[in-house]
Amino acid sequence: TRSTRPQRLLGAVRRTATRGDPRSVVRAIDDFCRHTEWAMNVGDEKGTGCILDSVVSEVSPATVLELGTYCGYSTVRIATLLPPGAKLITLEFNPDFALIARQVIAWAGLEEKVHLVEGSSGDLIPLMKEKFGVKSFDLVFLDHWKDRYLPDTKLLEECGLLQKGSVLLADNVICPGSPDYLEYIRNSPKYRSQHFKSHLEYTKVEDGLEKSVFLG
Ligand SMILES: O=C(c1ccccc1)c1ccc(O)c(O)c1[N+](=O)[O-]
Ligand SMILES: [Mg+2]
Repeated sequence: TRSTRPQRLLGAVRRTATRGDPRSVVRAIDDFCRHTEWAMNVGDEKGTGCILDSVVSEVSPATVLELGTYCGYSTVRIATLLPPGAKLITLEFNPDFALIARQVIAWAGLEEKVHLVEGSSGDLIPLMKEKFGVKSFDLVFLDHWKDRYLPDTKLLEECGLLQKGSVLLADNVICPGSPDYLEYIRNSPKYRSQHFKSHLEYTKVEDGLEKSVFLG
């Protein structure tokens, strides 16, 4: 049977990236997606350009939650920039994506920093404290189903997983878009938000990320 896109992306990583070299894994996926086959990775413009990399470096988080692993591209991007001892928990609902992502993360040599958990964010977020020993998240990267951004943000608040200064960074707030999330986060007194205009990965379509600091 025909391979899947994530399988072809993993093949490109194995063929062109150096084991244990996260930057070469990121470059291999960007090249594959730009020249061979588009895939929904946050990409090099929203990634390197400045935003994702600069927010991670600026926050220098000890605990990160990523919602939506897909093939592990942003997982590798973020994990490479984490300070020693920092942990990234990434949640993926789709078992096929999770299987590929584990292999991409392993190829980058980042297994120690990353804990990939399969399941739905709605089910797993309430378990973060008791099962994963998380007190709160310094950074949350929202990149999963766009209609889950708002309910999961409210769930993070209710579960006491955000503290003063916690940063939420949401991909695709313009395309495909998450209008209810934007409406909530921009009008809530509990957050200070900033929009970073960009483009849908590997295209010229308007997109952007929304960075929101939890004020407690
Ligand atoms: O939803 C899509 C999508 C919708 C339709 C077709 C392909 C992808 C998408 C597009 C760009 C993204 O950066 C992204 O994270 C997603 N996603 O699924 O989470
Ligand atoms: Mg995205």
